[in-house]
Amino acid sequence: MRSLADLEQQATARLGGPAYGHDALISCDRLVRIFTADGVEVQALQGLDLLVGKGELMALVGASGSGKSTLLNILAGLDVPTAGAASVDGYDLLAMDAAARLSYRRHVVGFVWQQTARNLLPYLTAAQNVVLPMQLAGRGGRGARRRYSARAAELLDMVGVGHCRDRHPGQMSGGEQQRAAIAVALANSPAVILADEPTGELDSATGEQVFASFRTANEELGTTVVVVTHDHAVANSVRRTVAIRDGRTASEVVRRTEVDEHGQESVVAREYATVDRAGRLQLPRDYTDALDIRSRVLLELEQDHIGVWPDRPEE
Ligand SMILES: Nc1ncnc2c1ncn2[C@@H]1O[C@H](COP(=O)(O)OP(=O)(O)OP(=O)(O)O)[C@@H](O)[C@H]1O
Repeated sequence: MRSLADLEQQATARLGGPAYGHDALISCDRLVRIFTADGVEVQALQGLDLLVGKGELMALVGASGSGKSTLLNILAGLDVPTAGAASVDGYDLLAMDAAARLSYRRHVVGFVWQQTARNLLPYLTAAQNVVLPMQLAGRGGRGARRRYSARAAELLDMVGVGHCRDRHPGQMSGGEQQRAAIAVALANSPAVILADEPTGELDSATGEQVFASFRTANEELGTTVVVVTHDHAVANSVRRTVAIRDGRTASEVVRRTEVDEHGQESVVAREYATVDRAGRLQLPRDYTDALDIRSRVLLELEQDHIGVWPDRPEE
């Protein structure tokens, strides 16, 4: 059994280890975003830490106003944090100049928004919508047109809407439009796709089909996918769901498939509380309510766990 001295030694040794997030595709370190509107400050992100591995398909959930869209806009390169550090695929999101930001948005990230109309240009066909980002990225050269249109057809087929190739968005259902939007987001082979409530305007069956297209992109192309969602079906079908509360990551659910001795597969979900870089931990509200925990708790370091007790007056 390890002694407390051993544990302390281990903790000290860790201080000299690799930097936080060194092997993550997305790394947010104590991210802060403060908005000022009419002289009033809103702290949308209050020291948020998040790491996302290359090739992950994960969901972000949280109450309205908890900071999910603010985070996604920062990761999309559309907004800049007030403080902290954030990087995606080696790009430092606080230090990019205008040219780097444009290149980042064209080549590193793809987005899918909730409003179907925001994702596609109405006067272009689905295939033309997919070709557009490739043209804008401007690699061009001989045979580019044929190459672009072949890639557009391939991507539309992959997400299951090859039949909509020559249709305008107005001639497609909401689900078909969102799937075409995924093909548009994939056009320049981004490292990551960010999606803000992509199934929010769809019924549940259509939402499932759209989510299946994200999964296909993730599995077939290895694209990392981060989806902000209120949709329980989506949140429950990914390996990792991170919950944001009051501008910080609060907890996460990790799911893995287990096979029993009869070969029967089942998904086991475990919920973890996040410990941030400053050592802060948010206790779930139902736990603090159940034990009437208010301003402080008693802590005790044991060999393999930390005891947390409500602060009761001494008898
Ligand atoms: N441009 C802005 N100016 C001022 N305040 C803002 C701005 N954008 C967001 N906020 C505020 O920041 C906080 C976080 O907002 P955000 O949109 O990130 O939350 P959310 O978790 O995405 O919510 P929802 O699920 O409703 O979309 C909210 O209090 C919001 O009012």
